[in-house]
Amino acid sequence: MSNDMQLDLLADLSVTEPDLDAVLHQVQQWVEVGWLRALDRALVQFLLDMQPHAEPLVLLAAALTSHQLGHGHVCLDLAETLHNPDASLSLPPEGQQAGHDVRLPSELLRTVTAARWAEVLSASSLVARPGADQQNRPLILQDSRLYLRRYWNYERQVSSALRERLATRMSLPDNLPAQLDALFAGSRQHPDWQKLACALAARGAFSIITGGPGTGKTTTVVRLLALLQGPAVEAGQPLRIHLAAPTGKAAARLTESIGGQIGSLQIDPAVRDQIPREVTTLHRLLGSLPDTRRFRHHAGNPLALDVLVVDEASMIDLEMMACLLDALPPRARLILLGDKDQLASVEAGAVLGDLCRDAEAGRYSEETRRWLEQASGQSIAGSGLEPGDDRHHRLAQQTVMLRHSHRFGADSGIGQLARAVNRADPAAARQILSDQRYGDIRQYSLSGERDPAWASLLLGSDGLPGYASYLQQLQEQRPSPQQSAEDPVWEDWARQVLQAFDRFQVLCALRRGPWGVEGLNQHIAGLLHRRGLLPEPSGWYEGRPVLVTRNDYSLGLMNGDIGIALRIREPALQPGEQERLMLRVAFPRNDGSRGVRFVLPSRLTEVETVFAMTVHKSQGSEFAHALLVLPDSRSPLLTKELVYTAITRASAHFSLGETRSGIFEAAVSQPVRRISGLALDWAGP
Ligand SMILES: Nc1ncnc2c1ncn2[C@@H]1O[C@H](COP(=O)(O)OP(=O)(O)OP(=O)(O)O)[C@@H](O)[C@H]1O
Repeated sequence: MSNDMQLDLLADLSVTEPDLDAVLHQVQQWVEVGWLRALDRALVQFLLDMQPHAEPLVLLAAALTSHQLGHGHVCLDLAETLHNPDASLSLPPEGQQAGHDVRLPSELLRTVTAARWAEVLSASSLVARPGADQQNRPLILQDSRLYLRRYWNYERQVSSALRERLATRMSLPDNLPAQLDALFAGSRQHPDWQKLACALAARGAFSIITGGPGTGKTTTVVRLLALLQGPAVEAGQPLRIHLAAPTGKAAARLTESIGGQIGSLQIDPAVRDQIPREVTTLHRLLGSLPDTRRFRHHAGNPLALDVLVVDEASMIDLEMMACLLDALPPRARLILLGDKDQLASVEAGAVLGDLCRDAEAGRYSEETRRWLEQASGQSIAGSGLEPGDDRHHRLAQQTVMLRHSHRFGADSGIGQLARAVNRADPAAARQILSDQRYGDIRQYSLSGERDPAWASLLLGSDGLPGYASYLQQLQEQRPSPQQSAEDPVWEDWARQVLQAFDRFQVLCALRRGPWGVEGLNQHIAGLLHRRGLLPEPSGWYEGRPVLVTRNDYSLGLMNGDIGIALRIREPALQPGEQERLMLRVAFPRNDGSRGVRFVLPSRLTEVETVFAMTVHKSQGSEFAHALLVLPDSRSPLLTKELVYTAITRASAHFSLGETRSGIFEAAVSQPVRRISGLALDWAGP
C-alpha cells in the first residue's frame, strides 16, 4: 500500500465508526490471536442471529462485555473503557505484545464517544433499560454500564436480598450484655472489636466481620455461635448451624482452627456439643448439579439451617453470592467472615470488597452506636470512626472490622509489611523489608534462573523451609516395599509428605514467561531433578505435586486441592495376584479426618504441576514459608491486593524475590480495579 493510500485510510478511520465488517473481522482476529475467547465471539453470533441488522457498536460492546467478565468485571463501563481502552480491557493480554497486524481496541474505538455509544445501545432492540418491560433483551444498559442480562440479574438479586436481610431484626438473648461480658472476659482491647462484632452479628439476619490475618475472626464467630446456641439448647431446640468456605482448602483450614477454638471455650458442654466443627464447601452445601450452573438448593428448596457462617468470603463471586442468598431461608442468620483487602475471586465480581466500602470508617449511625455501647458496655467514641447514618450507610450498620492482629504484632515483619502494602506505601514497605530487625521477612534480588541464591532459596536454606525437605521426607520415611497394601504406614507416609510440602510455596503473579507459573514450574522441576531429588523433570513422576484446577465430584476433588504422586503398594485386584508398587496421587481428605485418598494419575485430567502457584490460586491457603517471585516487567495484574494476599499467606516467613528493581514499588502503588454496580448500590452519598 502506498503512503498516500495509508494516509487516506487513516484519515478515514479518524472520522468513521467501525462498520459491521470491521467489527466482525476484528472480533474474529482477536479470537485467533488469543485476545478474546471463542465464547465472546459466540455471543456476537448469537446476537446477530437474533437481530441480523444489529448495530456494529452494539456487537462490539457485547463482545467486550463478555471479555470483561473473563477478567472479573461484572459489566463494561463505557466511559471508563473509552478513557483508556487498551488498559481497561487488558489488551494485549498478559505475556503478549501489540503486533503490527493486530489492531488495538484504542484504534478501533478512536472515533467513538461515550454519549454516542450509549445512544446506539439505547436504540438497539437487543438492549433493555432497567425497569422497562423488555425481558427478552439479552443486554442491559444502566447508566454507563452494559451488562449481560444474567449478571445484571445477579446484582439485583444480591442487592434486594441484602436489603431484606438488613431490615430483619432477630431475637436476642435476654441478658446480652452479661453474656457478652462472660464470653469476652479478660479482653485487653479497648474497644474490643471482637465483642462489638459478636453483638452486631447476633442482632441481624446478615452481618460481615472483616479483618486481616489473625485479627480473631474465627475466635469471634465461635463465641457468637455459643451466644446464639445457649438459649436454643436450653429451650430444647438447638439451632441448625452450618459452616462453609468457597474452596476445599479454605474449608479444611477453618475445620482445623475452629476445632481448636471450640475445645478451649469455657461453656456448658451441652452447648459446645451443638457447635459444628465440620466445614463444607459452598458448592457442596448448595448441592451442585452436574453439567449445569444450578444448585439443588434455591428459593423453592431452601437450605435447612438457622445460621450459616461463610469464611474466606473475599473469594465469593457475584454468581455464587446470588445463589447463596437465594437458597437461604429468610429468617436464617448469614455471617460472612473475610479479609476485604485480599484479591477478589477469579470469577466476576468483588462482592466482599464492594460490600465493605465503609468498613474502615465504621459509619455507624447514632442509633447503632448507642446500641453497641449499651450491649458491649464499651465506648467507641475516640476510636477514630467516621459518623454515618442508616439511610446512606445501611450495610455499615451490620459490619465490623477487626483491627488488632493477635498473630502479627508490632514486632512481626509480616504484619508490618502487610499493613504498609495495604496502605499503598511502597517506601515504607521497602524500609520494612530492609530492616534487619525483622527475622520473619527477607528480600532477594534474583539475577536470573542460574542465580545460586535462587537455587538455595528453592531448596531451603538459612533455616527456611524449601522444596528439598518434602522430597527428603519422601525418600527417608518411605515404607519398606514389603509392607502390605493394607498397612496404615502407606497412608501415614503420604500424610507426612503432604504436610511437609505444605510448609513452603512459591507464589507468582503471572501464568506466562520465565517468572510465571509455567516457566517457574519447569525450572523448579528441572532444578530438583538435577539435584537428584526428582526421578524425572516432566510427565508423571514420583514427588510431582499437582493442583486440581476444576471441581470433580466423581473423584471428590475440589478446585484448589493439592496432591502428590507417590509410589505406593496397591492391593491385588484378583485372588492370587501379587500386590504391586504403583504411582498414585495422594490427596488430603480435607474433612478434618486427617485421612488421605489415593487417585490414579490417569483419572486426573484437570491438574497442573504446583511448584509455583498464582497468588489468586493460593487464596484460602497458608504456608509456613511463602516466597513471592515478581516478574521482570510491569503488568496490570501486579497490584497491591496481589502483593498483600501473597504476604498474608505466610504464617512464619515471607520472602520476596525480585528479578528487576522497581516492579515491587509499581505493584504496591497500583490498586485493583473491578467494575461492578454493587459497590455503587451500597456507596454512601
Ligand atoms: N482476643 C484475643 N486475645 C488473645 N488471643 C486471641 C484473641 N483473638 C484471637 N486470638 C488468637 O489469635 C490467633 C488468630 O485468631 P483467629 O484464628 O481467630 O484469627 P482469624 O482472623 O480467624 O485468622 P485467619 O483468618 O488469618 O486464619 C489465634 O491463635 C487466637 O487464639
